[in-house]
Amino acid sequence: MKILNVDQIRALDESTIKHEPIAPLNLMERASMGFVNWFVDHFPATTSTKIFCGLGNNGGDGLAIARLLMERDYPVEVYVVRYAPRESDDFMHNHRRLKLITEDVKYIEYSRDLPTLRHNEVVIDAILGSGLSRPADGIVKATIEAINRAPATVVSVDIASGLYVDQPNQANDVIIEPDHTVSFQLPKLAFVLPKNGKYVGKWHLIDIQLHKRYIDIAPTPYYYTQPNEARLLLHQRDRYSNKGTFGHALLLAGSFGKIGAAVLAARSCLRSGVGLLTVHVPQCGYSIIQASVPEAMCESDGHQTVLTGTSRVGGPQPVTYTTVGIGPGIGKAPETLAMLRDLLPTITRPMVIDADALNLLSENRELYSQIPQNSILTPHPKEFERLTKPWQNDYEKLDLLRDFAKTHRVVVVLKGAHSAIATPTGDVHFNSTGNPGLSTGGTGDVLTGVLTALLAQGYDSVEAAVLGVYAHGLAGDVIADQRGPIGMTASDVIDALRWE
Ligand SMILES: NC(=O)C1=CN([C@@H]2O[C@H](COP(=O)(O)OP(=O)(O)OC[C@H]3O[C@@H](n4cnc5c(N)ncnc54)[C@H](O)[C@@H]3O)[C@@H](O)[C@H]2O)[C@@H](O)CC1
Ligand SMILES: Nc1ncnc2c1ncn2[C@@H]1O[C@H](COP(=O)(O)OP(=O)(O)O)[C@@H](O)[C@H]1O
Ligand SMILES: [K+]
Repeated sequence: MKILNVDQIRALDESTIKHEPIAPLNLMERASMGFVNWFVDHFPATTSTKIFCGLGNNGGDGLAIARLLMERDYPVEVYVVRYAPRESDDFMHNHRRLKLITEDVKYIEYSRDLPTLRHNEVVIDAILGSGLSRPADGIVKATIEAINRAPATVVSVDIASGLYVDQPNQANDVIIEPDHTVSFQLPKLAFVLPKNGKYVGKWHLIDIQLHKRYIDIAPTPYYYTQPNEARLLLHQRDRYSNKGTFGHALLLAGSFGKIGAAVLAARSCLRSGVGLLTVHVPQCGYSIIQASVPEAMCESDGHQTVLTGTSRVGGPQPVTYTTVGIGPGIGKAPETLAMLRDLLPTITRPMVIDADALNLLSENRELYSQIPQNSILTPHPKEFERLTKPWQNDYEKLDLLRDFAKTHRVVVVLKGAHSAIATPTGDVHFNSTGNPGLSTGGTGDVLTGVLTALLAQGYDSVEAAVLGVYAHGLAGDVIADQRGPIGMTASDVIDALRWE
């Protein structure tokens, strides 16, 4: 699913109006009806509801929503925040329609006009939408602050008032902090950026049948992975396949005290369909791997506690493997760096690079040019900062991410809520699955195993990253549904992986 910028969103509305065709007012009615259908599914008709409307089309939505909820007998109070002398045409039209069914529309010009908000009420925020062009100030700012202070449940229409759709806010901007954002048709970039979490809440999309052809041809680097899109990436297995069909992966993982990382990556690699797996670990990990992952072959490093790349059989020969995954639990010993140095030039196919392998790269940036093209790098934000440089805000981080992927022709999975997968062509796919239960040690190692398995099976790197990250998050969601997110372990995630 595409994520469009604010100008494209406006053009999409206009394209819908022109091509469907539909009158702007009827499109607003459709959007408001969609919102109301969502609202009645979530809040009973006894819910005391206060709707705050601005003077633009977001406010117009708010007035239409007020009328539609009143028709359904919700106890609704309407407040218009009068911050400017002029209203939009569709606001005025909906204002007239609302006045036909109630005289009781209140106006907020000064702070003293603000109502008291209680915990058992719902506030609908329709003050400012995608037309935001400057920080909220004056009475708009006072209203937003009052809503944020209140114990009421807050639902924003389209986007929280004060939040920009696709550009950074300043640190002191005043922005609604909603429990829910109910938006239209497509996600907005602001919704998937971690620092905006409290300005978005849970977000929901309402299909208002905007012009499909416009969406199909609109250029954008930003995508949001939908379940059907992820499922389409899945390779079907040939009935006459054998284990050779699904590749032979080599995992280089573990060091003394962190052999668990190798175990997790190995298990998830097997659970993700690899044909054959060899795990190369320091000597201290040999028996552990053999006993805990019997399906994998194990190769013992020449060193007792860290990876050096040497072994009794001459060390790992990456050329003989379909794919190499490196990083979980390896530490940053000088011998391990030397191994990485030797290894990179010998690998010709895309590999997976994670954790301390990334940290070693960031401390030895001359190695960047040795990373095999189309490899998948899986940094969390701190690792990504080490690979690049600090950023001021999520938008700057996104630019760094796209630049890095393009410059080094790699796929970068920047992990976190809505993990961002940047491709060598500069596109970014935001993941839609996962939950805070995954914020626990070892889940990143599991992801490395998953991605290594997919590359071994012949998935293209971008497809492997999009599908693997989606499936990993979905496994977390399945567990959270069954027993809640707290206490989830990385091993649980491996068990919950499903490829169907
Ligand atoms: N165009 C359409 O066909 C549709 C639009 N919809 C709604 O329309 C909204 C966009 O409407 P608008 O473009 O009128 O935008 P807004 O409703 O966000 O209002 C923009 C107006 O507020 C002013 N403004 C911007 N920042 C301000 C600030 N900080 N303080 C005070 N005033 C400020 C602008 O100068 C402009 O006059 C969407 O968010 C959505 O809710 C929906 O009804 C769906 C259909
Ligand atoms: N709040 C969250 N929502 C969704 N996914 C999350 C969240 N927190 C962490 N994750 C996922 O969990 C994994 C954590 O990986 P990482 O930080 O490398 O942990 P570790 O190094 O302990 O294995 C990543 O895939 C990340 O996207
Ligand atoms: K709003």
